[in-house]
Amino acid sequence: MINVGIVGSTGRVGSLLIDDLAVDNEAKLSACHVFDTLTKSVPENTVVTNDMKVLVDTCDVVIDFSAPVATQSLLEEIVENGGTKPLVIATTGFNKHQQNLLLEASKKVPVLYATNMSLGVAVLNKLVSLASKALRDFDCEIVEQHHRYKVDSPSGTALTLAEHAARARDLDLDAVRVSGRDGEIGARTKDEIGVMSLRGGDIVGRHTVGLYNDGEFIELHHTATARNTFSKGAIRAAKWLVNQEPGLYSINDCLGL
Ligand SMILES: NC(=O)C1=CN([C@@H]2O[C@H](COP(=O)(O)OP(=O)(O)OC[C@H]3O[C@@H](n4cnc5c(N)ncnc54)[C@H](OP(=O)(O)O)[C@@H]3O)[C@@H](O)[C@H]2O)C=CC1
Ligand SMILES: O=C(O)C1=N[C@H](C(=O)O)C[C@H](O)C1
Repeated sequence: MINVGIVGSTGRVGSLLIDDLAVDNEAKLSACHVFDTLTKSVPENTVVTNDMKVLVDTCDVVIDFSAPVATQSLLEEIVENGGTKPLVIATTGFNKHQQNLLLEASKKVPVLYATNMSLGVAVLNKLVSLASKALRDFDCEIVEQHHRYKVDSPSGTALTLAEHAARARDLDLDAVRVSGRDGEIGARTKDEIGVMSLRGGDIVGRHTVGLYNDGEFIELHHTATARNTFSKGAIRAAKWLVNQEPGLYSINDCLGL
């Protein structure tokens, strides 16, 4: 049995992880990190702690669906305090410092970072690379839609999709990304990649990558209709990651894509 520790255990996805692990045959919950209290019931003997060191010490692998500052303290536990457990990181919205910490942690332990744990989005990333390159003259625009509670924008998934689109055209995403248009800003430039966000209701997650030209366009859509797509994907990733060497892995590595 693989013992899993959760960071973000009181959250929307974290609480689904608890449910999924309760019925899994190969992995079980061993520890939950909380900031305050955990109201959800967990198996007897589960360690519930606000101490990252205790969390890391009482599991075989950590799954993190939390907030950038919380992930930061998890990464610091590995980089600065010698924690040794593999990390599945699903949190989005990191700043440069947090991205660097993730890289540093991956030199010490196996780290799988994926802005989207679904199989569908893993394949969509591939399709976007292919389409963006083959349709080099088409305008690329990405729209993401999420529930009203999402705090980061654009979504991590949309940024990853945009990264694939840009890289396929040898472009630097930071130089060509446009997230928001308002006022008399002029016509669209050839290389720009639009990444726009919509927030409302209970939308689990929808991403559309459009490639538009005169006379034709393609739109590639992915819709997550159930949030446990992400928790189940993360558990699949954790089972794979415990057998890997230190390094930074993507969801595609885990899925063999
Ligand atoms: N890669 C993927 O496939 C997916 C990634 N995500 C990402 O996972 C993250 C969590 O999503 P979701 O479960 O919807 O979010 P929630 O807001 O429901 O949960 C966030 C969790 O993080 C905890 N938390 C950690 N640190 C802090 C802090 N400093 N301040 C406040 N809360 C903190 C919260 O604890 P407390 O309750 O005590 O405040 C809570 O348990 C997001 O970054 C989201 O984008 C989401 C879905 C899929
Ligand atoms: O916050 C969410 O809900 C989600 N976040 C991830 C992201 O930012 O891409 C993945 C998924 O779309 C749901």
